[in-house]
Amino acid sequence: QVPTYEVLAMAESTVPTVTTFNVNFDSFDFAPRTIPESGTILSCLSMFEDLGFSSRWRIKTETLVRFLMMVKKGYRNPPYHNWMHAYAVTHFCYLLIKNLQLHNYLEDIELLALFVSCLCHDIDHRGTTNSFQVQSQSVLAALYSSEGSVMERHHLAQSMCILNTEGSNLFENLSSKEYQTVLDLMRDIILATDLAHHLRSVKEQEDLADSGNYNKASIPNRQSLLCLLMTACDLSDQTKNWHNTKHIASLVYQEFFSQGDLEKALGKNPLEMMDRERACIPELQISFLDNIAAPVYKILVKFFPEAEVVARNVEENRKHWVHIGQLLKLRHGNSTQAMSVEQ
Ligand SMILES: Cc1nc2ccc(C(=O)N[C@]34C[C@H]5C[C@H](C[C@H](C5)C3)C4)cc2n2c(-c3ccccc3Cl)nnc12
Ligand SMILES: [Mg+2]
Ligand SMILES: [Zn+2]
Repeated sequence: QVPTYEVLAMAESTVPTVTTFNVNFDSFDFAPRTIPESGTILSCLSMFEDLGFSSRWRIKTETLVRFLMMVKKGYRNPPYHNWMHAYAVTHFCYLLIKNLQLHNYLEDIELLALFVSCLCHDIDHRGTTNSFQVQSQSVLAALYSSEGSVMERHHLAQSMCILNTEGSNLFENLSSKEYQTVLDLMRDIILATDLAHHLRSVKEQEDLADSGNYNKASIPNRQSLLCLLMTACDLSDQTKNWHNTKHIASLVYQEFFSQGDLEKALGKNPLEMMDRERACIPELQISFLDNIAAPVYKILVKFFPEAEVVARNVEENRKHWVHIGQLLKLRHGNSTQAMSVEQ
């Protein structure tokens, strides 16, 4: 049956407020995946409204609804890289804008570009990595492998198609200069979601945070911060409670192991993290947190001390993985057999 808030919205023909969904909706501790998929489009509508984007950029509600439905439909249904991932990433961006006074660091149009990029950043993902595109000589690799970031270039291309479709162009009322700017920003931001790109840029982001010399007038400073914030959104499932984090790990490794199975079938040797025979999830997750996720939130907190809670949650989740790793060692000796994630 149609959830109450949809009936409510139709009756009042208004967009429900964000707190219609949950009083904690704008708290860093809120887990967006608790919103049912049936309520996510309305929830995105209310976030646009609440952030003042609809009025600031004169976005018609019907255009916004069409855009959101096209984007949601543009996602496939692999275990992890599906619409609910995009929704969770977008919700974290909403939290950043609501809680960190980002307008003191970034231009309004950059906040719009970041938020829309979160919605679109993984569109049409097939649940396989960039290296798998190249290995399997996929159509996407043929199109984009010479420039790298194969999947990210595809996500960008799909997003541009939706924006170029009559009736779903979110930016139809922007000036031509603003229009060009927001598309250029979406390109930089979506390409920045390639973790290999992130690993090449994170040192610069850390130096900028450590220098204390962030300058809103500096375009390179703003670009660096935008890329950090996008990665922080993309990995934000790691900043929620353990139940959420554990569930996400099982989704990510379902994807990874399916790719590993495909690679074996193609006669290739998968990375250990893709190989269900060799992977030890707790170990792999501890190194993912140590080498990739935790540093992102530590740098975020250097820029915005009020975001301290998210970095603490990542540390908390690391402790759970250490505990699970010890349990597995006790129970199964030191065998490196792939283990299901303990409940
Ligand atoms: C929980 C969790 N674990 C994850 C474990 C590992 C990796 C991962 O790509 N590792 C690397 C490790 C080296 C250097 C680069 C390129 C490749 C070789 C592969 C990165 C990602 C993980 N990840 C993501 C995620 C974020 C952005 C894109 C894709 C994904 Cl899957 N979102 N959540 C998770
Ligand atoms: Mg991606
Ligand atoms: Zn993503």
